[in-house]
Order: sequence, then structure tokens, then C-alpha cells
Amino acid sequence: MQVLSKPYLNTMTNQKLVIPDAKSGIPMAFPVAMPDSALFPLSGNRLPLKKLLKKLSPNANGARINALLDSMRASSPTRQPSDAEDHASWNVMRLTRTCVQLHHPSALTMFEEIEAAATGKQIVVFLDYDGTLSPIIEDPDRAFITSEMREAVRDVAKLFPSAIVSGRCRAKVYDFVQLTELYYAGSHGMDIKGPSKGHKSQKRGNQTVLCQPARAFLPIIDEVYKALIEQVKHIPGAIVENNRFCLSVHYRCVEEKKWVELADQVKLVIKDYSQLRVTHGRKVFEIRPTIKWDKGNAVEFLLESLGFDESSDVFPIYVGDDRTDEDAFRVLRERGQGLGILVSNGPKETNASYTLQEPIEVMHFLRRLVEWKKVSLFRH
Ligand SMILES: O=P(O)(O)OC[C@H]1O[C@H](O[C@H]2O[C@H](CO)[C@@H](O)[C@H](O)[C@H]2O)[C@H](O)[C@@H](O)[C@@H]1O
Repeated sequence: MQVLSKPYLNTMTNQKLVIPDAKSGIPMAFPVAMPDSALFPLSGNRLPLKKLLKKLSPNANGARINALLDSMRASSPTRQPSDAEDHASWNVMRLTRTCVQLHHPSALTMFEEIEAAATGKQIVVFLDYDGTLSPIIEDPDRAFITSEMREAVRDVAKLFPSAIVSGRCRAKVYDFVQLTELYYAGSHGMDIKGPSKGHKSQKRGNQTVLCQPARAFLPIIDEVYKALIEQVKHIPGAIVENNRFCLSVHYRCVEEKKWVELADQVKLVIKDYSQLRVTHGRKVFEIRPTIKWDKGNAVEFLLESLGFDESSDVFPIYVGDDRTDEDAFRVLRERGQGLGILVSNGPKETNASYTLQEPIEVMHFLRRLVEWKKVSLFRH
């Protein structure tokens, strides 16, 4: 399922956005006082980066370079407009999001619907970290969560088996969250560890889980980490982050005119490593082992570890903001269990069923989940 599919975009003409109503299918028109060029933030970022990098030769032509730049820009659109044209784009994004919400409504507005679907089932909560529990900021080392958010996550973890599933190194995400009650799946799910403290809903499964399917890649990852640091050190603002079983090359603080050069340097380093692949996150290139293991596999592994593999009475909720979270949303959709919640301020293609706009809304959602569970425990 897509939040915003191409046909919807293509219907944006004559300064009107026309989309079919979610239930009736009847086309509805929304006035838009913008030029079509303002559509960039909606239509960008379609090509996976790997394909783009493959296409980008040293003699790449202007069109290819523009495609790469479009993808890099759209990977994490800025939240505030910087000039008149950006204002136009921003307004279109806001308007389109309103339309999109007819299809993928807010998890807060539709909380009672979620309650009804989860009633009588064991909720298991999966939370992405960056952009979900902490807002996106320039310095990855300072992406702390607030004490209120930590409190909300702790309350959730007391009532439901809960996990943080992050692209970051497990130890680092634990340093940020500092809650012993949770499962932590770092390195995009390639490094999973159970909680040091259990609670009664975990009796059913195995608390001492440890899963590291990419251990064999550690020497290569270390080698490539060193090579990348060397290769990009002349590009101001570029940061290489070692996430243990994977690496991140950040370009959020790199001047846009240097982006293509940075992408080229990354390509240059990894071209000799067929065991590695590059994916594209929010202003970040992620270098990962080619094994078929992603956040979706981590969710399946954790559900199995918790004893819910064959269960029909489990209701997993996965909240995430990034493309890598789509693998987890898809797993839930395929299992026909639980739901995915996309954290996004603008329209995106997604396998999630609901949306929340930003981490503060995630916190409100978690608090509602806790209140609802406490009330239902009191009633029984
Ligand atoms: O799976 P996640 O927990 O969402 O991790 C994905 C990447 O998150 C971090 O980078 C992102 O957040 C930074 C801090 O807000 C921001 O500066 C950066 O631009 C974002 O891409 C993390 O640093 C990466 O290693 C993760 O891969």
C-alpha cells in the first residue's frame, strides 16, 4: 500500500490537487496556489540509492547527477522553509498530507479503532529510535531523548514486551535510552539482545536472547570504516559513524555542492566489497552486509523469542520514521497482525497503516496506550 502513489501526484494540475475519497472513491479537488515545480518534495526520492550509485560513473551526465541530488535532498526534507520557493513546496506538502491522512489517519485520532483491534490480544511494542523517539538533529551524537519520552517508554515497557529497533549500534542506543526493561535490536536488527529485567508478560518466551547474524562481517566493517574515514575526511561536515555491524555516512552538515562528491567517495570505497550494500536513510548513506536480515527479520525474531510465533492473539505495534522501518511494517502487514505507524511530517510511500507527525506525538500515543491498558486491567 502506498500513502501517495504516482497517479495521485499526476492528478495535480491547474493548481488543484485531485484525489479519490478514501471510502467512496469519488474524486475530491483541493485548491493549490502553487506551480507544478513545487511538487519536488513529493515526487523525489523514488530510485533506491544503490541504483543511483551504480549509474553514477565518473563521467556521469547532468541528468544522472541531478537524479542523485534529488534523491539526497528528498531523503529528509527540511522541516522549515528557507525561501519563497520552499514556502510553496512546504504548503503543498502540508496540504497533501491532509489528503493523505484520509487514507492513513493519525494513530491518535483513531486511537479507539486501534484499541478495538487490540482488545484481548497481547500487544508487543517496537520503537525505532532516531526520528521516532528523538527528533532529527544535526549531530548524531547528541540525539538524546527527553526524560518525558524515557518515562513514557518505561511505562510502556512495564506493561507490554517492548523493543527498540534501530540502525544505530546497540550499545549507543542503550546509552541514549537507558532502560533495562527493553529488548534492543541495533545495527538495523543485526544485533539483538533481551532485557536484563523481565516482566510477567515475558514469562512465555526467552528473555536471554542474543542474535547477531552478521558476526562474520565484523572485520570487513571495521576495514571499510577506516577506509571511509580516510576517504571523506576532506569533505567538511561529513561524518562516518560506526554502528558495529553497519556504517553510516552522514551528509546533513555537508554543503549541497559536495554531495555528489561524497556519494562518489562512498561508491569508490565499497566497490571492492561485494559483501556490502548501500542504502539511503535520512541524509545518510548506510553501508550494510548483503545478508537478508533487516528490521523486519528482527521483528519476526523477537516475536518468536517472546513465544508468539504461532500465536493469533498477539498484536505487534511498530512505530518508525525511516525507509528501513518499512521492512518491519511490511512484515506486520504480511502477518496480518498488529499495525505499523509511520512518523512523518509529510507524505511518503509506506506499508504502515497509521501516521504520527513527530516524536512528541509518539510520546502522546505511548501514554494513551498505557492509560488504556491500566483502565482495562482495573476493569478486569
Ligand atoms: O533506525 P534509526 O534509529 O532511525 O537510525 C537510523 C540512523 O539514525 C541516525 O541518523 C539520523 O539521525 C541523526 C540524529 O538526529 C541525524 O543527524 C541524521 O541525519 C539521521 O540520518 C544515526 O546517526 C544513524 O547511524 C542511523 O543509521
